[in-house]
Amino acid sequence: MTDHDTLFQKTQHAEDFTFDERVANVFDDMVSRSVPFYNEIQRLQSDLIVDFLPENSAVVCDFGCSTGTTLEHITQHPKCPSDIKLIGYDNSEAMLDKARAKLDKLISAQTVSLCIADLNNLQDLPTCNVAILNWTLQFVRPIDRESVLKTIFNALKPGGILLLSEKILSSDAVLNRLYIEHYLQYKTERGGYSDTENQRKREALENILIPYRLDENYTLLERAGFGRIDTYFRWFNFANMIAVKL
Ligand SMILES: C[S@@+](CC[C@H](N)C(=O)[O-])C[C@H]1O[C@@H](n2cnc3c(N)ncnc32)[C@H](O)[C@@H]1O
Ligand SMILES: O=C(O)C(=O)C[C@]1(C(=O)O)C=C[C@H](O)C=C1
Repeated sequence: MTDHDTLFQKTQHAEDFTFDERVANVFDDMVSRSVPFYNEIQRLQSDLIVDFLPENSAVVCDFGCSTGTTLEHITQHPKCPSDIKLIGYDNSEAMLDKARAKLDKLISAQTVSLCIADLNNLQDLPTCNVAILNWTLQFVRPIDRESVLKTIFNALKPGGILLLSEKILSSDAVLNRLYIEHYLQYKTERGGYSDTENQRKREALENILIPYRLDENYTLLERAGFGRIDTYFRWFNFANMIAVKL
């Protein structure tokens, strides 16, 4: 069970956001209160993912898997093939510890494996049908994003997909400000965070989470080689994209 997120109630001074043990301990609570429609997105993703899995020998890689929530959701889908292999990658040992606890049965059954790995240095990736990057590319330095996507593109089988979820900016400054205001209001009213907590987290994420516009993400995906790119879900400053390796 994850603890209730009170991280930014306690923080006294501005510190950069990191996925350390303190964040890992509260992450499931934090993410479900901070990403609008988080659970619904997990459901939509599992539906889309099984559409692209072969009956036999399906492989799914989740980059920035955190506590393993997405991997667990996929295995619970009624159409998930029984011999599927899922691999979760993350560069935070604290997050992977939580994932190990959540997925212990699936790990023992060799359905799931977890790897400590930095997205900037992905090596020996298996050939996969589906790759997932949920709210993770936004933490990679902009200069490195294209090469991360190329590495993932190269690991995918033709006909395979990448699901890319990101916090995004609007190209229109007025709308962008409005979306952010509505997001902060959402976190207060629905997430139960105070204005102070929101402000502190915003400062902690500055220069750490660097959002791109939707069109910039599309360009990155195209440059990496993907075709048939679409946004299957959007909520103000959050977007969920699908990209196919044709
Ligand atoms: C917002 S969380 C992702 C949430 C998760 N995908 C989900 O759906 O619940 C971002 C994750 O990416 C990981 N991460 C950030 N930068 C990374 C990097 N360079 N390489 C690998 N993992 C990274 C963090 O440790 C964290 O677990
Ligand atoms: O709380 C925010 O402002 C967020 O941006 C949420 C967000 C993300 O979108 O990646 C950032 C950090 C993690 O707590 C999980 C989600």
